[in-house]
Amino acid sequence: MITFPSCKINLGLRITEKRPDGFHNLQSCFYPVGWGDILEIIPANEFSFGSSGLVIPGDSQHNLCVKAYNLVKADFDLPPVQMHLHKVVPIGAGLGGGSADAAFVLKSLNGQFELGLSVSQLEDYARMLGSDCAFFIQNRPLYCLEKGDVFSEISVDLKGYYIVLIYPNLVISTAEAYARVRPCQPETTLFEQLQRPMDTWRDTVHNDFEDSLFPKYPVLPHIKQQLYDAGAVYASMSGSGSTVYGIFNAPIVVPNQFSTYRVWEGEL
Ligand SMILES: C[C@@](CO)(OP(=O)(O)O)[C@H](O)COP(=O)(O)OP(=O)(O)OC[C@H]1O[C@@H](n2ccc(N)nc2=O)[C@H](O)[C@@H]1O
Ligand SMILES: Nc1ncnc2c1ncn2[C@@H]1O[C@H](COP(=O)(O)OP(=O)(O)O)[C@@H](O)[C@H]1O
Repeated sequence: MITFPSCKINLGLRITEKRPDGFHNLQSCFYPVGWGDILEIIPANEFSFGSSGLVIPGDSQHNLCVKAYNLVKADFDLPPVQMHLHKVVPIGAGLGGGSADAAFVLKSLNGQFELGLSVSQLEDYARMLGSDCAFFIQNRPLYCLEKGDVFSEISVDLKGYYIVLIYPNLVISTAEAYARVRPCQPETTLFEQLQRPMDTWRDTVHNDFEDSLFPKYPVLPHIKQQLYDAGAVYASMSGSGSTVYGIFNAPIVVPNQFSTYRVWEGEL
């Protein structure tokens, strides 16, 4: 079976408090974007995992795809499979690409081997693999709370808008990004801010990671400004970076100054 694990952007990201378990509670809207990897899983005589495309740091036993398979195998009599991942989405980019791969492995195994797992059971497995992994089980716009793995409905529909993602070849560790943040409770919830028209978001919808990462990596605010200069209705860093995105009313000619970066553009 072949599937196409995609990625997400964060429409706003407020980090509200540090939890006793060391993680942080947050408010964010995760929104799916079509930039994706290619994942093939087929039955085989023995288990194997291979990858092509972008090089994934670490050995394959630590790949989230393998972890997802092993997690399910601990509870079900799964046959061996041959798994191949063609990696396209940049790594450590704030796009949740690795989490998407893991979630799609769970969904693919559930479908192929008729495990009968419900959406909520799949989300429980995904939560064990990473904070933003559970989102990719439903893979639709959701308002995310707590560690980013508790969901509620939000009516944000960006159909008809165009998005440009700029990855400036800069790997930012999620753990390091969280360690630099000072959590605080916002006066107005992100939920309320996102209900207002998109042309208000520039002044209201904020990614808290920008406060500590923009001074350290000046390329990031520079890209954000260039996206606004190119006509973006809203621009922001995604997650813990380093991808910066702009949302536009219509397709644009991506400015030349981004030619050394990895760029993806498409319809939302
Ligand atoms: C920041 C966000 C925002 O959407 O996305 P990315 O930028 O990574 O895509 C997510 O919270 C990333 O989720 P994910 O990448 O799954 O993180 P995990 O593997 O669970 O955790 C990596 C590390 O980040 C920190 N962490 C993560 C999530 C959270 N709510 N609080 C935290 O403090 C912890 O130090 C943890 O050890
Ligand atoms: N299949 C995978 N794809 C990407 N990264 C993976 C994968 N499996 C494990 N990882 C590890 O996860 C981390 C980055 O995860 P990723 O989801 O790409 O970043 P981010 O959460 O910033 O978008 C890296 O340390 C990487 O080695």
